[in-house]
Amino acid sequence: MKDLFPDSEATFADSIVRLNATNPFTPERIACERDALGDEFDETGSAWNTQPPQKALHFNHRRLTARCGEVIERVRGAWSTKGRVAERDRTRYIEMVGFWLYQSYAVQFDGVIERARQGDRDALRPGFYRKFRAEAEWYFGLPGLGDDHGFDPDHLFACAFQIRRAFHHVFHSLVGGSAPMARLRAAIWQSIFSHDLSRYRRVLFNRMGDFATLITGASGTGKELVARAISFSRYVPYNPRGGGFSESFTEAFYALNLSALSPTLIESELFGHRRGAFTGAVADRAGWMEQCPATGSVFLDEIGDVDASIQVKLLRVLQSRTYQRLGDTDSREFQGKIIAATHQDLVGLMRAGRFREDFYYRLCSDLIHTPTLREQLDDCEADLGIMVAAIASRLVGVAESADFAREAQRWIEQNLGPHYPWAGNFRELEQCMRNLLVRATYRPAEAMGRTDDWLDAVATGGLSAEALLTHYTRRVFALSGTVEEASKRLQLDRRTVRARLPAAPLKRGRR
Ligand SMILES: Nc1ncnc2c1ncn2[C@@H]1O[C@H](COP(=O)(O)OP(=O)(O)OP(=O)(O)O)[C@@H](O)[C@H]1O
Repeated sequence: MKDLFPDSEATFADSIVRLNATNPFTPERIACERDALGDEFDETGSAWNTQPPQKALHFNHRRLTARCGEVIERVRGAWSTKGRVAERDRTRYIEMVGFWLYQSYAVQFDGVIERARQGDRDALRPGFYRKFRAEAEWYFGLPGLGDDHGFDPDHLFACAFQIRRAFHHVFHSLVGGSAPMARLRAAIWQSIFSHDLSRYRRVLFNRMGDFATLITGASGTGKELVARAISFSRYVPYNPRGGGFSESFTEAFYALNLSALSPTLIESELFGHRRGAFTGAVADRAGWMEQCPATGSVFLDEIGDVDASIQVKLLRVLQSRTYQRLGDTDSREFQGKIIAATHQDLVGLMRAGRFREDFYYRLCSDLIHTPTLREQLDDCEADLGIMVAAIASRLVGVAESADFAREAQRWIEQNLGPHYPWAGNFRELEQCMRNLLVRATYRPAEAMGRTDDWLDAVATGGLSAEALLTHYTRRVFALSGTVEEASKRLQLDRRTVRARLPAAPLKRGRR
């Protein structure tokens, strides 16, 4: 068997193999691109994976794609007519063609995503499919490559579209370029594609729905956004003779907040009911488990609050995919994926006997944790400006956003300071900006409503003087952002202020 890749091309091909296997949201991915391109690598703006996708292909990707195109064309010409190709060369060729196909159509897929998001269903039957198919057949229709599912052009088309959708949804939802945010994006990617993209393409693509995803993190850190990004990036098959991409990827997300509803209502919403199952059930009704297609997801928010009887029923869905409508004896099958979220400590709840152990272990086969806003800003101060700009354009439109973002950022810097804890996370930042827009000021106490039990205790005379001073010191520190400023406001010396703060803010205050 002769070598299909001379040394210089083999090195390049091996770096593409490595690159394909590297999570695109990690810094290692950029290092792979640097290795592959050597002197041709352009450092300017090279960290494309911390920014939303651009309209044109990134310079480094254009170079990589062109080089792959030259190599695969040559290797195809030299391919053994009997299919006798060394395993290593086979892998190199397959990975390079995969990379080349995906990059060559990335910008056109972006157009499909944009149009589909605006409700244009025709976009889901893209005209460039024929050319994609012809090219996939040209490069993969070689002796010895086999005709397993991995090379089916329709499947490759669906995978390429899915990868592009994943980029869009991850960036569209989650603003920020800090290391904790990069880790979150990388975790979302794994949740969608697993850690091995080529195994995913071969066998996992239609099995990821079998693994529930559990998202944990403080309130307001974007858990629902993560759930949406995962759901909207699920595999959707392509059917060239039918309607193209069979379901619109923007529709199949069914979210239910479990803390807001009674157990009967939760059951009825999720599983549906038969007429007469309870007072008010005047007709048969299909629940969300029934309505959700194989490509969709049911999102169970605040899973830590769910009643034990429903935990048992959900466990059954996770184990056997079956459930019954309320008041019915027929078993039905759930086709989609379960995504759950909580801000609570489920392990603690489990130890306290309030959360079933078997349910917990079934839920956490894929665990994602969302970082707090403070963790992100501690890593990358500049993110505040990026987030403020993103919220400003949502609130006042792109044309007016720059001025308002500047005003808001100045106000935050002057009044809250660089170490403000942002206890309500991104949601609090949004609220702060809405207040600034309407009233030109923001009073953080309003965002802390739920943590203000101590104020109720003050009203009823139920707090000791010591506890009152501690709570008040912490409140003033939250408002002022630094120990120095808090001690001025409180007219106390800095040591006394520090002694009343919890360990984490203390560290921030000292810097
Ligand atoms: N990283 C982020 N980038 C952009 N927007 C964000 C981000 N994180 C949160 N948001 C926004 O903050 C608000 C709260 O997000 P979301 O509801 O997803 O939080 P959550 O963690 O599910 O909160 P809860 O636990 O209270 O349900 C939403 O308006 C969301 O759009």
